[in-house]
Amino acid sequence: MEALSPQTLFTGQQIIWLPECASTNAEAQALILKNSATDGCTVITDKQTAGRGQRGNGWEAAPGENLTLSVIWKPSFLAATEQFQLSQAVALGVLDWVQTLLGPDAALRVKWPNDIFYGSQKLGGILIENTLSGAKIQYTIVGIGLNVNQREFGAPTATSLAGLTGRSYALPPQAARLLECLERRYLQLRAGRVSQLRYDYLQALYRYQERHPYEVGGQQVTGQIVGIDETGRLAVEINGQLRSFGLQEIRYIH
Ligand SMILES: O=C(O)CCCC[C@@H]1SC[C@@H]2NC(=O)N[C@@H]21
Repeated sequence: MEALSPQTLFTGQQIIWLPECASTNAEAQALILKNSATDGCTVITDKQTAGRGQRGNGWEAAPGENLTLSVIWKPSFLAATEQFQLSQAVALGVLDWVQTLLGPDAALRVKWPNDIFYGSQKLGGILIENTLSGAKIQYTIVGIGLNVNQREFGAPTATSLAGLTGRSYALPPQAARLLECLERRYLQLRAGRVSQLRYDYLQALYRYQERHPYEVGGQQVTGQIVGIDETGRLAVEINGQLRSFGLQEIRYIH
């Protein structure tokens, strides 16, 4: 795979900052449909009225307090079967950025497939939506919601950077830093450094090699995450048996 020089970073990438929209992922999708999406083009908003989350859930965030954005990439070098490599790169890019604010020893983890956790509290979520062209990925929309300055949450399982540090953060410079961190990991992926990304992802994986309760097929089981396969399925050892799960097939029990 080609090696990329730093000049290939998306410097000067198009950033569209909207006061309000339904969903930045939906806005990104509209740009793609109009053929106006450049590689690295980013939509950011202060307020989403119909934010989308994983598993068909919604995504809510206090207006003007958090980072809510979608980056469009054109990863035509990836086969459709390699979509999980994007998940890994994106989660690590977000983690790299959070680490610049909380320090390298902060208890940051990626909860499979790509929730950003501090301890057992969620700091942010990622929703990646891909458009395929035959067996290749044509466009990817990387939707990221990060709790930055919001202090109040409906559940104790969520937190924010401000909640953790007691500081508040100006959003535009943080958005720029986050995009840089994402680009760095994306370039790593483009340069074919897949094993490094995989290694870093497993190092950061929440509850990796620990025994915890999960819900599988409506039953509570105790299992130990032992790995992730090439397609991103979670490998869990349950009662001495190795089993593999997709996103809809297993739930974490807190
Ligand atoms: O944890 C999740 O369920 C994923 C949440 C992803 C939310 C982000 S906010 C920006 C982008 N636009 C959306 O509609 N969703 C993603």
